[in-house]
Amino acid sequence: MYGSTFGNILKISTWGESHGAGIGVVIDGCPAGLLLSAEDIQAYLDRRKPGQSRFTTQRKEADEVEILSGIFEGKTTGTPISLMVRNTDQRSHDYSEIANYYRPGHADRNYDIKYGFRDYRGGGRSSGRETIGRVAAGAVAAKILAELGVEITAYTLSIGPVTIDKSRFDKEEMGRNALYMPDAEAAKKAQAYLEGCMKEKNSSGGMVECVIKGVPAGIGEPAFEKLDANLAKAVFSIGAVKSFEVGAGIAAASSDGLHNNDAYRMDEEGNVKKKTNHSGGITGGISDGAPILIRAAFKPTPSVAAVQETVNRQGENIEISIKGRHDPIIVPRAVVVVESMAALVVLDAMLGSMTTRMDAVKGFFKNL
Ligand SMILES: Cc1cc2nc3c(=O)[nH]c(=O)nc-3n(C[C@H](O)[C@H](O)[C@H](O)COP(=O)(O)O)c2cc1C
Ligand SMILES: C=C(O[C@@H]1CC(C(=O)O)=C[C@@H](OP(=O)(O)O)[C@H]1O)C(=O)O
Repeated sequence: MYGSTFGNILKISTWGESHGAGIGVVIDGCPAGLLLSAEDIQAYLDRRKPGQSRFTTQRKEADEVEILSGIFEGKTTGTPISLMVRNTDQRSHDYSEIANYYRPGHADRNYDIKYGFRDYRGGGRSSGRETIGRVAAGAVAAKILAELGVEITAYTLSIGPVTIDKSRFDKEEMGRNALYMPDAEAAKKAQAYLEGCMKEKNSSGGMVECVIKGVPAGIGEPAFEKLDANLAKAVFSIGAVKSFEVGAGIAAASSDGLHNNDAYRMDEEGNVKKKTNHSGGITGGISDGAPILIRAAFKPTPSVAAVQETVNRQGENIEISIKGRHDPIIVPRAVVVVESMAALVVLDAMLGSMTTRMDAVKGFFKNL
């Protein structure tokens, strides 16, 4: 099985299963000399961990990070950084039935087809718990990006039929409600909607939006390393993501050239500015200096407790009611996962851009 490593210069390899001993990440390519503490990483993991509210899985995990390597006297040494979180509340017996049937919407059947057998305790490697490694690595990338003047903010854009009203956007509100929604009124409506889903032992989908500010123009490469293409792959690799958009996204398909183009104008200081940002800060795979705007749609959590039709490994039609502790909505916990994947892609692209021109390359060696 390959596919657990991501990135070009800053590479991450995530490892671990939902009901194994632990989950983690190895980060290769982090520059030496970055001040980095367990608290920096924990702050990100705490935004992702289960049990944060009644709208998340009730599995009780502290998700406490252990730093195994790569940091000495509070600073990165440049060697691989290995981070791990131990699993402590697996309750694998809830999954003994799942061993013999396939949950609709989950990866069970495809893992069996592909590998011949699977770790059926929880989602195994396909569990949302795999995202712990991404978030731990994302915290490191975000810390480097902050020193380069790049700020990334993700939030819940919608849950079921409830979408935030951007005119009421309040960043502080995200920390006040359980759904990471930057609009108090929308959060209230979304909570009521979720209560209804939960009463029916059902789940909801929703969308995450992410804004990346401070990325200089010129980041990203043509063809196969386009910045938007790499963001798409990064975000699509998160479990349950079913669509990715940049800028106007899907709406561009029903627009026309005159409205969709972002007109260039000179500002009073003699800089080129765009009147609009339908491109979402990226054209030709290269950043243009405007905020980068991406969105991801998450499907409703597949493991629901209501009765569903499926088949078992003996090829019989059966009806099931799934046990286990599942998220009634994935989106609020996925906000920081999207933010982390965006941080990893943007940092990797910025590090890659250091080789773009001779003067930059010569400047680097002159300063050594
Ligand atoms: C943060 C996070 C939490 C998740 N929580 C659950 C969950 O509690 N129950 C569940 O069945 N799926 C959950 N999922 C979704 C499944 O992992 C995912 O749907 C499954 O691996 C199948 O992959 P696909 O939906 O990308 O095709 C979660 C995903 C993420 C990213
Ligand atoms: C515990 C977490 O979420 C889990 C994500 C998940 C899944 O199938 O994705 C299924 C549930 O856990 P298990 O693997 O035990 O069935 C969730 O509780 C977590 O993300 O930390």
